[in-house]
Amino acid sequence: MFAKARDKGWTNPTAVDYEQIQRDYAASEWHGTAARYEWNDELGDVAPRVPELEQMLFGGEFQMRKGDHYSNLNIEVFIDGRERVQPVKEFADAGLHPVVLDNINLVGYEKPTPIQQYAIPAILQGRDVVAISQTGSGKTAAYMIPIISRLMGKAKKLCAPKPNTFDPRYNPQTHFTKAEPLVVIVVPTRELAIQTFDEARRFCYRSMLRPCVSYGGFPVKTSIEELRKGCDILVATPGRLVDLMDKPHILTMSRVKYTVIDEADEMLHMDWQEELNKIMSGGDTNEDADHVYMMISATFPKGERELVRQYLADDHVRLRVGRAGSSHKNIRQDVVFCESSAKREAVYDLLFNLEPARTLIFCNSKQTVDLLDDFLFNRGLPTTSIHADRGQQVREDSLRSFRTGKAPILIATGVSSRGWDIKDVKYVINYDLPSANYGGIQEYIHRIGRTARIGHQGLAMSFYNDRDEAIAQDLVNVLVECECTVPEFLSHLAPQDGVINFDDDTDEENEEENAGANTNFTAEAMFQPEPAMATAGGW
Ligand SMILES: Nc1ncnc2c1ncn2[C@@H]1O[C@H](COP(=O)(O)OP(=O)(O)OP(=O)(O)O)[C@@H](O)[C@H]1O
Repeated sequence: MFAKARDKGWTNPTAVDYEQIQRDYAASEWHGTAARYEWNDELGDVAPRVPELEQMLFGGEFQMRKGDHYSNLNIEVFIDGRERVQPVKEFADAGLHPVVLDNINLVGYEKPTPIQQYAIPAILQGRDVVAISQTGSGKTAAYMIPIISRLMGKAKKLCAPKPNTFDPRYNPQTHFTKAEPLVVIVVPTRELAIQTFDEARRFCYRSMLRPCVSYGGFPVKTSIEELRKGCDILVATPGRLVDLMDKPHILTMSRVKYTVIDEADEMLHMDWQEELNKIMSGGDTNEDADHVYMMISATFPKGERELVRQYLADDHVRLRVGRAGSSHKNIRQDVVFCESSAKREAVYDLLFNLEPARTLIFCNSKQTVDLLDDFLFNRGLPTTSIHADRGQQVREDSLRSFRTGKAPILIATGVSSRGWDIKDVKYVINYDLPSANYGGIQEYIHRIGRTARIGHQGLAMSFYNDRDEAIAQDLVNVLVECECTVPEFLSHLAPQDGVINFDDDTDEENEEENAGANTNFTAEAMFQPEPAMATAGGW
């Protein structure tokens, strides 16, 4: 059985001792302690390069590069707001700080993606923004580039003093400060916090801005040690952030100029309401008019979109690429009928029918993840797995094994996967389709969006059976919208006239909004360029 997997081209499975990993994990291995550009007070305005760090931040072979199929993606951008936003077609024309432009070059971005073409100028104008765009379309850089650029020129004036770690007399026991971030980025999962922190490390390279990350599972002591060296940009999960906000000697929010809520529809969910309220206006949060708020996601059900208004300024800009919650044509979506009892053998066969490549398999329960991991591993396949019951060290280790290709098959519960940006994920398999009560079609869109990112192509295969009826209509709508084949057993749900009825279409929302809006603004004035739709060029 092992030989069969080798003959097919799968690498050898590597046994993992979870307890050992937890015991042996050194403080230096926590991703939150990863190297970042450290500012030396002796420096003038132009900070020197640090080749080893540059290699570490930008030279990684596992860093994603734009694929060849970007033109298949939706480039219609809908803008809704009181003032005009002129898109930027080139990074060089956006008025960005020269060091940010250098960093964009180092990271290998040639042109802004559609959402970036509009979000960058809107954020540079200092507006509150809601940005909705498909998975893998560069939303992180869309907010990070303009924020960092705006702060970089004024960093000496705005940043809180921090200890000079280059001073030979520097002693972390006696030289420390409290964290006074200018930017707070809130993300719902630990792994996404780490990934967003990496992006911040890249764009803050050669600047005075020092990024930090804090998330559940990252030891509080180690996290505080990092914060005490100074923190201008804080990436955090909501629970950990709220805990830190209760420790004013560690963290103050009084300087915050930008609060970004990534995966905002998830964060606007009832489960997070207490945390979100506190983050948006609790503690000593800076409530001056210069505090800008942003909400970002690929999916944004109508109910959550309406809640946005509670938190953002009346004149906020709404940017949307395509339909909120849509997927795109670079993902081939297949749905096959499979009874629950046949799934294990079916997934095993599938892994032999596909060319070996990074594959993500989603299950709905931790127990199914564990059982499937054992089953495939014992048949010689290089699997690893991740779910919420695993210690944080084990979670980081599994994801690293998957990212580096040591274990190219990752089995996961869906909830943790939002936002993961992993190079060369070719296949996503929904061993279980998301249940309608737990994320439903939004969760489906996020799961399949782990493949075919930024102009690459990929395959999403889903096992369907009678238990999945609740999601069937939404699933068929997405298949039709993305021009994928609707399987025979679901064909009765396909629209006869080809017109799909998405019941949370944004245009309806606009009508309501316009009806209740300040009469100074006509419907036309709220949409630009006329008629409400612009086309982002150059991709
Ligand atoms: N202008 C660009 N050119 C090339 N690559 C880019 C560009 N902007 C972003 N990327 C890369 O595209 C990948 C996807 O970006 P990102 O993770 O921000 O997507 P996203 O829209 O937030 O997706 P999701 O909704 O799944 O979180 C990243 O690897 C990022 O580095």
